[in-house]
Amino acid sequence: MTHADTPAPPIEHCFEDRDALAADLARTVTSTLLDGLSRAPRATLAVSGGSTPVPFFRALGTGDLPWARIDVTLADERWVAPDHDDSNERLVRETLLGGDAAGAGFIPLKTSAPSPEAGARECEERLRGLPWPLDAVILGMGSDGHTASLFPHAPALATALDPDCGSLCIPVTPETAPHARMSLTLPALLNTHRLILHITGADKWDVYQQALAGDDAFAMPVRAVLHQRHTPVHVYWAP
Ligand SMILES: O=C1O[C@H](COP(=O)(O)O)[C@@H](O)[C@H](O)[C@H]1O
Repeated sequence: MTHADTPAPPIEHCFEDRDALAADLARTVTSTLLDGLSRAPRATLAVSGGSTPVPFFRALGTGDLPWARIDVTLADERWVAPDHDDSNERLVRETLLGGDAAGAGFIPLKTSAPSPEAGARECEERLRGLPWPLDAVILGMGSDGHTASLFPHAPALATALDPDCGSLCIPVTPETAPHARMSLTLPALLNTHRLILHITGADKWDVYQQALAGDDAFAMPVRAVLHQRHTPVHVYWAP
């Protein structure tokens, strides 16, 4: 790796507690979306699921934004019904979009097809209808080093991490987690004005340090986000 190829280190934002993180991240994303709206009629935000983003979703959803001009989509989705307990769509609708933000557009990554493979074309078309680059992408990270639904050693991973894969989304069947998934690919996740990795807890900080210290993205796919030169990545962490 030459000096010119060396990725910039992630920009770290550390907080005393999760509420302080959620409030600050909500302010940053609000300002990023307003910047987007100063350039274009609509702004787009891609968010992750799981447990980490809930306080952030509640903080952002009560923020002062013209929600009718904002579209929200997902970094990844589990292939379950939209009212299933494990649905990322359900989580976003009940938290982020549960109050003032109910007027936002929502672009789901789950279709009525029986599998992500069967639904991939429709998802791809939905995503191609968005204005790229997206304004902001908020990623989470699992304790196995997955991000979005890019799971360690998943058969689809080589394609998903290929900058030239030509797809915005890809079906993934994790070997180590429940549910088949639809995930944005790495080039789609990086195609944003603001890229944020949101993690909490001492265990996730250790996983993040482990990811920074190595370069095998097939073992820890979050490394593909952390060790790239395309888009600066901001890491938000609280204990
Ligand atoms: O399965 C998933 O896990 C990650 C991390 O979730 P967390 O519960 O540890 O916060 C999440 O970012 C992803 O969107 C989700 O589908």
